[in-house]
Amino acid sequence: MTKITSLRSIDLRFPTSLSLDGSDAMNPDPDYSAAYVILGTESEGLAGNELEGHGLTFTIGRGNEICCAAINALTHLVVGLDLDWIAENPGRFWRHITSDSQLRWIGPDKGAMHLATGAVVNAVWDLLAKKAGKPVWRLVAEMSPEEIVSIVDFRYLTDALTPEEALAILKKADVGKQDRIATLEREGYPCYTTSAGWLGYDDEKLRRLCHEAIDQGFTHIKMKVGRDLEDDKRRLRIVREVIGDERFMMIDANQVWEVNQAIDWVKELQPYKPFFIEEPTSPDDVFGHKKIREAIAPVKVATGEMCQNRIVFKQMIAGGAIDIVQIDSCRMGGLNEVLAVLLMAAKYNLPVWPHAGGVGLCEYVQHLSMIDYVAVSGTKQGRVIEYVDHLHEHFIDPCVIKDAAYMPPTRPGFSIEMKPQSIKDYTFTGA
Ligand SMILES: C[C@H](O)[C@@H](O)CC(=O)C(=O)O
Ligand SMILES: [Mg+2]
Repeated sequence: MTKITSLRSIDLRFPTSLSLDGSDAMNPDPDYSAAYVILGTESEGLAGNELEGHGLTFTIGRGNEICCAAINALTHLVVGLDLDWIAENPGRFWRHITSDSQLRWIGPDKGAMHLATGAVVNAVWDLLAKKAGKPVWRLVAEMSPEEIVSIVDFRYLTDALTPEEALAILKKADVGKQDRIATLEREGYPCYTTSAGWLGYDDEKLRRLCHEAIDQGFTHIKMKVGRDLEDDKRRLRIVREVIGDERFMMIDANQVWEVNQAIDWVKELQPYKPFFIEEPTSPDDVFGHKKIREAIAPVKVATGEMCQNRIVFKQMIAGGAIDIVQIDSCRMGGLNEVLAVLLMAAKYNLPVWPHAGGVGLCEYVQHLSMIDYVAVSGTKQGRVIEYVDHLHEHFIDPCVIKDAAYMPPTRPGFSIEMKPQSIKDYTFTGA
């Protein structure tokens, strides 16, 4: 028996705004930050060698302390739980942690409480995987279809996806799993880069980074847009000059536009052949996304990094509002809720391209796409994971990119544990 005996949150902030890494039209000066959580455990017969579960949720600086407070508020729901009880029915655990009747009032399923849920739930998955001696992707991907269904809480989803439909999707994908694991180990999972495209970078740096991206084998590059139309045209022209017509360029407006403005702006950028526009408007505006999508085809619409929960995703996916599903690992309530979205995307035949622009997000999302490939959609076709080349040096098990593909993690856990020295150096003191 392994019991969770403690929960500790830590406010970590990295000064990325100094170099404008991560900058976009809505967020010009992000300091990539993590509301970090460590779960302590005690196991029979393991005194002095207890497992720790690590997790984080991502913010861009101010407000990180609010997420830490929200993580602390979950203590009574987590401390005292037995890992076997969680593993027996992970969906029951998820319902338990999201159903505190008083905390729910300041959600439900949204805002700082839900970000905190993501951190804690993923820390529990880190523990489960460490206990099983497997990386999270392999732990979940190798489960039976019935076990995977038990991870999801289907509350508010059954009009679009029932447990029976989910089981059928998983049973179909159960065939050929071992071959896909072997493929993953050989080839990895392809990724695209956003590292060249931050809005704060000047033209010379943009050009140089696009050249470097091509040299590294990237075939997809994402650019930030939306601050100034003439700037966008000039920057996209540079990118097309460097990457040619055969590679993909995607654009991301980070929610700055009105719906009609998004349609007009994207049409102006259409000569540069963007593959998709990401977050053209408010992440809550399902009808707005649908209207944009219908108006700008063949340019596709992508969203999800600020989609607050599976219920909004349900509307985006089942309502025909988006072409590409951009799950985030810790904006929703962690792996359990992400799995619900992977299953809905599979049912409605939409590709999942996870969001990873942040600290630790690349480390997290590689596991999610690998689960999707091996156990849910069964394909990597037409899908790439985002990659940003920042802050990986702080992780004990950083993601490994080879020929523009994420190589599958082999170390037990969720790859999210940070080095003790980094935790010490970047703990925010308020100064
Ligand atoms: C503030 C973040 O860097 C954001 O720009 C990331 C993002 O939108 C993405 O990676 O996509
Ligand atoms: Mg984005």
